Amino acid sequence: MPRETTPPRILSAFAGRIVTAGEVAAGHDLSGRTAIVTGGAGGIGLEIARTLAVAGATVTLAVRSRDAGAAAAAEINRAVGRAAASAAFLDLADLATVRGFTRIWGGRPLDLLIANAGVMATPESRTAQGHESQFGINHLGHFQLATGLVPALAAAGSARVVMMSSAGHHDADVDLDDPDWRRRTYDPFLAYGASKTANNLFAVGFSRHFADDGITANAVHPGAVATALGRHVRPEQIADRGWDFSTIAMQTPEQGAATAIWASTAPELAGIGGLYLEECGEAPPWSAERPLWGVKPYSRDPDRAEALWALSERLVAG
Ligand SMILES: NC(=O)c1ccc[n+]([C@@H]2O[C@H](COP(=O)([O-])OP(=O)(O)OC[C@H]3O[C@@H](n4cnc5c(N)ncnc54)[C@H](O)[C@@H]3O)[C@@H](O)[C@H]2O)c1
Repeated sequence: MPRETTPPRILSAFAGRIVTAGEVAAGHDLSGRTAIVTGGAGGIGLEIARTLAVAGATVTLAVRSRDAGAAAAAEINRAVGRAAASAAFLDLADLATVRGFTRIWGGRPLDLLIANAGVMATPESRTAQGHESQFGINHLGHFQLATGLVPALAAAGSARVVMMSSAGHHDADVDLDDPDWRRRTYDPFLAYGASKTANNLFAVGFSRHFADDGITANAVHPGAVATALGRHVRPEQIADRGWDFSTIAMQTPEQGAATAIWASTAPELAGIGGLYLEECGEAPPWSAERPLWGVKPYSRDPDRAEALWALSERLVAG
């Protein structure tokens, strides 16, 4: 009888270290490759877009603010000395705009889709189609976008999707019976956690559905990064929960972009999807000894990934 073995975790030479996206991209030539970065006008997304452009890729910033997108693209183009970046309108809170984006993109080959845009701990609110905002923007909008771009991803021959997830997924599984928080008292942090669990499950489901098309998806926790993501969080909410973030060393956006760049470029991840990555390596299972790291098993469960897939198909169909 062959002995059952656990395959070794996939770790890069950068694993466990704080490195910048530029260091991870060094030596990778992305000339001729195309990439879409959602939320690419600021924060971690801008650094991912900039790094891909510096490495030679042509990058579309898929953004809610046309002005911010145009300014970010111009900044990248000045830095790389060529027309590497452009901006296109996309509001993940309105699935009609997502469909408009994928229609305009058509079947042009797409090598990389970085599903980076996100909101955190928003006050209770709804998307244009009536979904809870964090589930709607972080998960459903990206579900519609990525599935709508499958012809383009398949046309690239070997394409990668990167879901910007979060250690916030530790806080909550997706409630498949009440994903939009209609039957429960809304909790902004648990809703964020559930939306990030949905990102992890999406990476599992998407990789399974489109493996034959040469497309893989992995989820990435970028670390704790100094950006404007916490704009909705009030100090009393932190105090009420007894959280203390004062000892956490925040990374720069250039550092926060590193694992997404590794997920986009690493030869060791070729053909591999459905993983949850952090610190430029495959994360270990979550453990109480290292509570801010690791992956919760419910967020990688293939059966739950399938159930969420079926639910998401129904929800985006309206
Ligand atoms: N900053 C962190 O510490 C941290 C930690 C874990 C995970 N993340 C994840 O990293 C990703 C990037 O976050 P960030 O820290 O750069 O924050 P950020 O707020 O700077 O960037 C988020 C981006 O998403 C865009 N966005 C929001 N709603 C949108 C919508 N409806 N349509 C299109 N774009 C929309 C925003 O315009 C912005 O550009 C998010 O998915 C976040 O959950 C961040």
